[in-house]
Amino acid sequence: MKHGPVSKSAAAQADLFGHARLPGLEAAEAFVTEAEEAALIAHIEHAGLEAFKFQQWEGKRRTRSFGWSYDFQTGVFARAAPIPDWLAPMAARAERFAGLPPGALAQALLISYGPGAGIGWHKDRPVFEHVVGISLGAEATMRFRRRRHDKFDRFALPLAPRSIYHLAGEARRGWEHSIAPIEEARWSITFRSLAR
Ligand SMILES: O=C(O)CCC(=O)C(=O)O
Ligand SMILES: [Fe+2]
Repeated sequence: MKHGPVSKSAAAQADLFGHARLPGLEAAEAFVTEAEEAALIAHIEHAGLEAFKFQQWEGKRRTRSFGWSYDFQTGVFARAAPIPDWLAPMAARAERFAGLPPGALAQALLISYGPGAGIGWHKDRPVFEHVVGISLGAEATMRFRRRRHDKFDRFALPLAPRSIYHLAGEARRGWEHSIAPIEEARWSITFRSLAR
């Protein structure tokens, strides 16, 4: 259901309960149990993550892609090792959450954020379409912004541990997002479908 804008310039809308929301963004808490969270973190830590590199700069986060990978150094988009058995049931569950057909989420990106790590302002690469992310470990905030003349519209989504979000449409194509650095360890699993 659509409601009027919170303010004239803000694209964030209010839902029935007055909570702000962004068109194209859906989120839910308690998507995985605490036991599943612990098992997923253990798998991620044994999945052969490598420090994320971009030009001369090395991020404080470690990553690994399955299904497809996008190399930020070379801009090459290529097939990667298939989504492993421990992760496949989560991909299927994420597809059901996002209302996507089985197999649509062809890419999985694992991220381990060390102390002081975050992720800067970006839009996900255009080769991808739907973005479905699961948060594990410390709570973080996903910030959204969209340039509006000489200022930004802004929106904040709390990423509770074990929660899931789905980014599509306007929230995915029209807005940038980032995660402010946090001191405690956090892990994420981001599934993406391929753009046509
Ligand atoms: O860690 C997350 O939950 C989000 C990561 C992200 O925005 C990305 O990899 O594009
Ligand atoms: Fe992203």
